[in-house]
Amino acid sequence: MGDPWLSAYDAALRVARKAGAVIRDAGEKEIKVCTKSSTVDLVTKTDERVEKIIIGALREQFPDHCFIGEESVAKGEPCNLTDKPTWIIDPVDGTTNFVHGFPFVAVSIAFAVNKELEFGVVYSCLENKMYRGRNGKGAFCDDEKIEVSDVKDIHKSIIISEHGTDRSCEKVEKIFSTMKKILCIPVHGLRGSGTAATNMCLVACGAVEAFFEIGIHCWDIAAGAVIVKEAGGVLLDVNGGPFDLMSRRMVSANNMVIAERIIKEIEIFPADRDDAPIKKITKFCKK
Ligand SMILES: O=P(O)(O)O[C@H]1[C@H](O)[C@@H](O)[C@H](O)[C@@H](O)[C@@H]1O
Ligand SMILES: [Mg+2]
Repeated sequence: MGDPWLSAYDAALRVARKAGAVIRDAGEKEIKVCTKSSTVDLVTKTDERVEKIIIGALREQFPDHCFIGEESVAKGEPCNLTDKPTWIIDPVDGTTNFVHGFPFVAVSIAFAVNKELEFGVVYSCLENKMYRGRNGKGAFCDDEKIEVSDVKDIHKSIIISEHGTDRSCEKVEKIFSTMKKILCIPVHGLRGSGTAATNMCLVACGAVEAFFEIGIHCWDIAAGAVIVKEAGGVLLDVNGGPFDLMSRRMVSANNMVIAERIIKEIEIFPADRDDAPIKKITKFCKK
């Protein structure tokens, strides 16, 4: 049987590094900012250009594979995970950070077959850190094996999350009420890097104990999910059920004790599934 997806994994590493160099270079120049689902859901030419570079390179090598890319879906392409070999790509995770020069921007590339995630690559390109994980073969940051933290006492944990780009009062209320309850457990601290993929790699390398978010997309978390699992962590739905890649919500943690304690505090609000009927997002660019 050999290692059927090794060439795909190598291709992912290569194109992630190339994409990271394009992002770094673009960050040195003037960045034209547009918006998508809200006035704070930013997208730039670099997001779109980098996604074209990644999908172009992978499609050339694997013409019969399927692709789910953040910016392709925003333009109306379907977001359906089938049994076919499928790449799940966020070309620039942390676009707001990229626009502001805040130093956490990641290229996130995952690969699934029969709806099972085979491997994930998260290249934190401003830190020049390549996080990677393959099914059953461990998780690494560059060449160093990484493992989740062994903390079981929630009072000795750092929890990482994001507030997303939906600024409706009802959702903001629930997000901050959840964060307040977690903070007052108390935990050692709350953090947010601004990119879900990076947050999950911080769980995987033991820098924080758990990441949760409602409102993320499959492309934000698919690669990080493999890396967390391969680093010995756990993945769950925010209601304690099984992790569902397309549900737009998740908890990733170093162990079940921490995960279940966090889940108790999460105030759940609805988010349309990624595989719900296509909703083309209208991009708006100020002149
Ligand atoms: O930067 P992108 O790829 O758009 O993803 C982020 C998303 O925009 C934010 O709303 C989420 O809170 C982050 O977790 C995503 O990484
Ligand atoms: Mg993105």
